[in-house]
Amino acid sequence: MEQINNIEVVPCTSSNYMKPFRVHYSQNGTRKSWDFMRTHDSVSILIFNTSSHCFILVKQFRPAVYMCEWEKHQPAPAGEEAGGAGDAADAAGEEKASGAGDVADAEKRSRLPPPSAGVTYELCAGLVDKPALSLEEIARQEVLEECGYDVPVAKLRRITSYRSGVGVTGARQTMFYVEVSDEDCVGEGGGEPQEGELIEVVKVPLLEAMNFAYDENIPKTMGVIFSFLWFHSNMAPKYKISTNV
Ligand SMILES: Nc1ncnc2c1ncn2[C@@H]1O[C@H](COP(=O)(O)OP(=O)(O)O[C@H]2O[C@H](CO)[C@@H](O)[C@H](O)[C@H]2O)[C@@H](O)[C@H]1O
Ligand SMILES: [Mg+2]
Repeated sequence: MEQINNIEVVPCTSSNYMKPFRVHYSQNGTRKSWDFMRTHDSVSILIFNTSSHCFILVKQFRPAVYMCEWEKHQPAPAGEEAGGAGDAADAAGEEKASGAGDVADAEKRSRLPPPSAGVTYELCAGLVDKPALSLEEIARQEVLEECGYDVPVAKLRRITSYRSGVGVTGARQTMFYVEVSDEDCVGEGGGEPQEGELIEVVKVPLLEAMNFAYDENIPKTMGVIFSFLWFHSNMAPKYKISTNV
């Protein structure tokens, strides 16, 4: 599906997506500190297609996930920190001709995990980075851009909101549910190419959803698992689904 190479890891000195800080504070008289990251809040949407009785998910390459696997593939030379930027440059060098020959090239390539190691199944989701729009409006846009379904804002039902990462970011994610039909499908989705998004739309049949949720060989977010369970306790009766959850 993907081809990933030329990896280069550099320090992140400024970003539109996150800013690291350290806060010093006193808790019950004890002086403490904590490192945290400012990031955007987000929305995610559980989409159920009532024509085909399938959930509509997205599948995409996530660099942060890939890099966790990549670090595991790197040798840890004595005295050097494993997974440092130097190793990244080495791995990235695979396309430059290496005088040392094919053996060295092959060894470097073998240090790269397969691209599939960074691909995850997720709910359709997006960052809350447009102050003029409501959460529902942002969710509606993501459903259209990523999955190709045009639905009115009024059809979005808020499920709940929660903190998506309490250790480092503390950002809030708000989850919605929307029912779509094949008639609402106006495009292929796939994300905004200008933003570099490369998203595959995936259908998970309702009857396979619980096996999908608990299959650890299928890399996925917590949002997928939680929302499938939510559907089973709140929506399944409406669709007369008997489940063995
Ligand atoms: N760290 C980063 N570095 C570089 N470019 C970046 C970036 N983060 C976003 N971008 C850019 O911004 C675009 C916007 O993406 P979305 O608004 O769809 O959010 P995303 O789905 O990545 O995160 C949503 O889905 C994931 C998975 O559920 C949640 O973790 C998250 O909170 C939620 O907003 C990306 O395609 C990319 O171009
Ligand atoms: Mg997204």
